[in-house]
Amino acid sequence: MALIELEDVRRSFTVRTRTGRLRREKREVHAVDGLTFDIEAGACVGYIGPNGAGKSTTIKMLTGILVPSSGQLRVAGVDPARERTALARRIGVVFGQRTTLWWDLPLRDSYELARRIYRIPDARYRANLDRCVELLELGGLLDTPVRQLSLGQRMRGDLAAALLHDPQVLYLDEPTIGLDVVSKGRVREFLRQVNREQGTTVLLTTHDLVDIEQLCDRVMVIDHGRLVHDGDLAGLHAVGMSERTLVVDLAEARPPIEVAGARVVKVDGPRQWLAFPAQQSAAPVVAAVAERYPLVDLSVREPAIEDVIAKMYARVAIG
Ligand SMILES: Nc1ncnc2c1ncn2[C@@H]1O[C@H](COP(=O)(O)OP(=O)(O)OP(=O)(O)O)[C@@H](O)[C@H]1O
Repeated sequence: MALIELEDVRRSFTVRTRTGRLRREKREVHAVDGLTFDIEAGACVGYIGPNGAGKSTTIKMLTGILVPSSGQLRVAGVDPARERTALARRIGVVFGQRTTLWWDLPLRDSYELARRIYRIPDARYRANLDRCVELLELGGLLDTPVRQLSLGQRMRGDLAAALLHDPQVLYLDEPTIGLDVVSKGRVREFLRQVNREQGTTVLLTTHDLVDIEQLCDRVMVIDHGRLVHDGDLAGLHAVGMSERTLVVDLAEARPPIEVAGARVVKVDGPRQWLAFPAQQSAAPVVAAVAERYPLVDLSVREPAIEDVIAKMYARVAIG
């Protein structure tokens, strides 16, 4: 069953730009330009694209904040802009850059407010809160005012707030932005549980391809308001021929090393950068380097979403 349905959805904005000292010109920006897609109940879908591609505009229409200029849109059986109250009970929203929690209140009070706003029955509220507190390790933080929480703690607090009313759909906008590696891991693990065990449908906007790799079985790429890819991440990497980079710190400076399946793209003293196809595991390349050269440290860098999309276009232009 499709839980989110879009049929030729468009949204334009009229912007006025200055063209001279006194002259202003009206221009139409097609932020979303004919989107058609379905998302099945229980799916976890990545929604990515370069800056200004139309992601936020899409999410705003899906949450009923913006009305489409034209087209049909349904979320969990309702028209978002017309039935905002009914929709609010069925969706949860988390913005990585903003909080929905009350800044000066302890976490516990924000949750209590959510309980009243959504009229969550007591037993359900208690069960959901207990589960979130346990999985997100919020136990010691419930009485702390939100402004005193670290970014990672606040994000975990926001996730719990978005899920107390058992939404069918969870929209996440950059949920791991600015978090350290450990906090990112915790947030991803929690989201995986929410999606796989609770069956919550997740739509995730992110600039971090690792979020997509670890959580989503489908990724949609939007650019200039249009869908330019809909498939799995490996498919996206394959179309874009994108590459990940293994950065190795050798015990000593050397000329470019030779490793099967990867090529050295940069050398700086004992540090070398090796590119390899993004859809392949880093493990064989790491093993091949470690077998032949003494290593001090290593890390893997994901391609930037902008690069993947640029390569995808270059490929289409050549092909
Ligand atoms: N309220 C508005 N008024 C005028 N133009 C707008 C408005 N909202 C968005 N736009 C324009 O619509 C286009 C799409 O913007 P949108 O915020 O949806 O992109 P995005 O993919 O979310 O970008 P980012 O990754 O930077 O958040 C951009 O050209 C933007 O300038």
